[in-house]
Amino acid sequence: MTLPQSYKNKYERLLGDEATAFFASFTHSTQKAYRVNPLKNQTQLYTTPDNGQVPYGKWGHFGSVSGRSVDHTNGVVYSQEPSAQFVGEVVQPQPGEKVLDLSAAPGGKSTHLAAFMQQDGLLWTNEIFLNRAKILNENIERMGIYNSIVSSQKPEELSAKLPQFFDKILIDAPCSGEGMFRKDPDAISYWSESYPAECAQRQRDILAEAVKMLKPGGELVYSTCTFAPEEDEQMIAWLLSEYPDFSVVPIEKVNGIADGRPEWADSQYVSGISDHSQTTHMTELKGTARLWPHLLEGEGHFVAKLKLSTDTVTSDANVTTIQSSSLTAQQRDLLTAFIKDTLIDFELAEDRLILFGDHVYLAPTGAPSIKGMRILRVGLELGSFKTKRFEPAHALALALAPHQFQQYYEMNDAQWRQFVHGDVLNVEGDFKKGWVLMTMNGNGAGFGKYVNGQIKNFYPKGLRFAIK
Ligand SMILES: C[S@@+](CC[C@H](N)C(=O)[O-])C[C@H]1O[C@@H](n2cnc3c(N)ncnc32)[C@H](O)[C@@H]1O
Repeated sequence: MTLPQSYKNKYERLLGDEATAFFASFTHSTQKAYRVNPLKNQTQLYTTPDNGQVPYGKWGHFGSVSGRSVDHTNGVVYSQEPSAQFVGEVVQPQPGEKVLDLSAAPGGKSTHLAAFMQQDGLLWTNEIFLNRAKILNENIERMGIYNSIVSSQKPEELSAKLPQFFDKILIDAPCSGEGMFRKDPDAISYWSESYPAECAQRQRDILAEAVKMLKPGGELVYSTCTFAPEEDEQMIAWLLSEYPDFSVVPIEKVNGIADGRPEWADSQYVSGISDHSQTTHMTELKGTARLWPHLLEGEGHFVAKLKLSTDTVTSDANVTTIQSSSLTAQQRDLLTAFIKDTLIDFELAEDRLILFGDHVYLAPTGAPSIKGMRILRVGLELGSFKTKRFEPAHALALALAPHQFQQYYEMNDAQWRQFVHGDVLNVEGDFKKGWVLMTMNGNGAGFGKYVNGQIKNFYPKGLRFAIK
């Protein structure tokens, strides 16, 4: 990999003796890792190798995930490089909180935050670009998360609707991606000396909207996957000067994670115009965290945690709660019959039922109004109303454990391959005609419908694949 000369000059100047080890790390191979999803009924891995624990957090393991494996398709694992796993650990949302992941696709951090929340509270996960938001939405579904609203909005559109609404906000900012050069060498082609400053302008715009959505006393976590001081320490210094009601919450450092560099908050020093930094006194910036590939097993990241004072002066923040939809009598009958015939211990909260066309969702508790927003998911998709029948959603199967459904069928390996390929399964057993939760390795994998010794396949057409 060839690094641009101006890039090398910059980090030689900033890192001094450490630069040799830093540049050498670009020649080392990347470490693949994943998180195990505690929201699933059964978290024993089927085939994914476990090459040891990632040193921070309880769910991270080294090893490579196959996108066509049982563990991946069942949402038992999420492939995420080790350093990126530290970000969710810093946010650590609690069950019951209202949490926003503002720039969330493809969903690595959101699915991690959901693991902490244990399906309790509201996880609002947003991605500005619709095509990327669709991937985020699929990942939320695959992981069986049902306390999440997935949207595709610009930050300013969200802040206009949700002032001072969230307890915690994560901004995993679009950045110059220097920390990903090793993993994705193509990213180098986007880099120029001025690129970090361009990214910083966009980051300030995003942060300015994010702060409007935080409750007094709330926490904001800002992260990037770049080493560029312009997007890291300088961004936090800017935030603190622009919004004095914020203070840095020091991040506890473990296993090679380094302090932030107060002196890098000085743009003149960073760009080489001045030999001495004017910002060495900003010692609170040491409380931010830098993950360097020459100091730990993982790619480059920067993380900062900030708290908004409880005394902050607030304007009127009037966010109305979501309005449930009125189902027709036929829809109500079909849904009630489905629940009674198939689900075990499931209480239908009618005040949280939301219709999108023929699709019915169960909104998370505490969800705000979503009127006028581009929403891809609001909580748990229960299913859709067809002419005179109800068809359960794939999302419901992925959120269910075998003991929560009247009829389930645990597939063997060959049957699972047939199932994800979309084939009809011939089965033996004492089944009633109707819906069957198809399970694999103890988790819901999709729905089937039993008729005369056969299970008709409802694995979504767009997700089907063949394994040779
Ligand atoms: C670093 S990535 C997020 C990765 C994600 N958090 C994860 O862990 O999977 C940054 C995201 O910000 C989005 N983005 C780009 N421009 C944006 C903007 N102006 N406002 C908000 N988000 C933006 C990108 O599309 C991208 O998905």
